[in-house]
Amino acid sequence: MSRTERDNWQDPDEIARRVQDGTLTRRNLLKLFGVSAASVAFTSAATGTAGAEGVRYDYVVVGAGSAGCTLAARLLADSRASVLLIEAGGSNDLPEVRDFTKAGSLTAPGSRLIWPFQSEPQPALLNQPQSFVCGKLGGGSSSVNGMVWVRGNPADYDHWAAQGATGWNYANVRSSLDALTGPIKPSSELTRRNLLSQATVNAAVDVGYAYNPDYNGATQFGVGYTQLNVVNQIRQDAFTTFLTPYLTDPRLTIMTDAEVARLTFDSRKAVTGVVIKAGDRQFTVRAECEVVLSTGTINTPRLLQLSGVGAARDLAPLGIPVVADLPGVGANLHDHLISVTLKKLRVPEPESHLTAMDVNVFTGRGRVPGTPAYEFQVYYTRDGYPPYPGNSMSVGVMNLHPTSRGHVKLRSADPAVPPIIQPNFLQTAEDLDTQVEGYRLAMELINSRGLRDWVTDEGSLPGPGFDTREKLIEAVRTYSQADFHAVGTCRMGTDANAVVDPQLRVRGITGLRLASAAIMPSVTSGNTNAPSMMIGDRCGRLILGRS
Ligand SMILES: Cc1cc2nc3c(=O)[nH]c(=O)nc-3n(C[C@H](O)[C@H](O)[C@H](O)COP(=O)(O)OP(=O)(O)OC[C@H]3O[C@@H](n4cnc5c(N)ncnc54)[C@H](O)[C@@H]3O)c2cc1C
Repeated sequence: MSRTERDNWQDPDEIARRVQDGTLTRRNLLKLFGVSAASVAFTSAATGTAGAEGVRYDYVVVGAGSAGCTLAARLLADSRASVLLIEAGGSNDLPEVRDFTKAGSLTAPGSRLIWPFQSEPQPALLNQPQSFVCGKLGGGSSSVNGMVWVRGNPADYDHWAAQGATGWNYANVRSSLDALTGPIKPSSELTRRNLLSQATVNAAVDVGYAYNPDYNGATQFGVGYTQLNVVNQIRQDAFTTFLTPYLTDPRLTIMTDAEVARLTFDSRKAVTGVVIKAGDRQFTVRAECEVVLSTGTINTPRLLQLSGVGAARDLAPLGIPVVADLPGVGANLHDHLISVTLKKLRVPEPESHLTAMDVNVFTGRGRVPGTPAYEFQVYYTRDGYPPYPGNSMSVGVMNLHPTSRGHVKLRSADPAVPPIIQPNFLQTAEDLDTQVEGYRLAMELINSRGLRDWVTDEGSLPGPGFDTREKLIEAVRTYSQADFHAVGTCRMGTDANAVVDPQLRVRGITGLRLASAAIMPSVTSGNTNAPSMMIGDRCGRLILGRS
């Protein structure tokens, strides 16, 4: 590497651009500076290449996922602070993470890139447990997700504020949402290329949905090509997108393969440390200013409960000493349920058809005034996965505003035992009615005239005769899955069951904030990656007093 070439790489924006467009991998970036990954930002705690033990950091952020990465980036950008970012998983600098077409394989059973969480069997879904997997690597779930980019409806955030999340209405969160797109470049360039996608959009317009070229723009309603956070066919995960400019900044230390087992507190309920388990080592690090948990919807209540912060009535029987009796920890779990109708394609799609989630429809009157009731995700499946055959197209429908609420609770005081995840899907009559009505609309679209030349009834799911309410309920119970948009288990608000206040500070504890999908009072109208990234960025601004 010549001196001049190296000088060209002193511009963080240029580095970020080159990593994002795939012309520079992170490993090569570090080589460029003549250093190994372990000696710059990364500390692989498991192999003990370097110790953060004994070193003090201004901020300790636990979890390098969607929110943790935007939070760390905001703290580094807007202050002189030092940040330790602790991640239970390993690096995301992997070809299968970068290649956006490999998303499906990343969450397959046995993958080392996920927390393989499963819910309790769901009585409303033929007693099937549901997948609640989430990413366990740099970038968290943004490194394994489907990359569908949806900001949410402005009315969702106004609704948060109305529920007690003062200062989180759309006017307040907008600057953090806008700040994401700049580094992230959501685009429908790939999805609009495919003839099947074009036929689907036309069919939806024929059915009566207005064409909407940008559901993240002036209005969310209508049918449009799915926007993906993919550039040059490379995933734009939170780690690569937001932290690349800081990888050689000495103020940032990233500790991978390091799971925080619990937090420690003094007698005045101030956080004193973060106990880290890495391989067979266990050690504690401290923050000069604050600790923030960005550990996501399942692991955040779990970690708090393991540390004695949760409902005293649940912790006491497990022998966990109670630090703060916060009954809201782990409550309010909810997720979108996606109900799928499918048809086999008459002719296989050409290899040039690269995308899966091609078309989105937002429609209906949501129970939050101003929001849609439903999101349809229309996707093409080249390879089958039970019970869905390959070479098919599906219309999946989500009720965007479910009313059923569940919980995350410890099964045991042993941190190695997975928690109880009880989402209570379709527990309310309203949720069942809304889902069934959405399913009827999804079937109307997949059976519509505009798709007849593309699909065949042979092998369709559900089969023929599913036209009565009873049969539609049967189909919903059979062909629905959790859609990986779990939120709400450490709800923000001001009432007795809120876990964090609108500044994201854990109530009754000093020096501890939460920033992840766990703090959402209610799920937004769409996929949850962008809203989670927004929460991280806004948390950084709140900490620095710049909101
Ligand atoms: C398979 C899948 C597909 C999805 N598809 C989409 C999509 O297409 N579009 C969309 O918008 N959203 C999608 N989502 C949802 C979206 O990705 C998540 O809502 C969002 O990433 C959540 O961000 P988060 O910061 O709350 O948590 P995460 O991104 O999950 O980050 C949490 C991080 O904390 C780490 N961690 C947890 N516990 C500990 C601990 N004790 N110690 C150290 N580290 C810890 C985890 O390893 C992880 O890296 C999908 C999610 C999944 C799982």
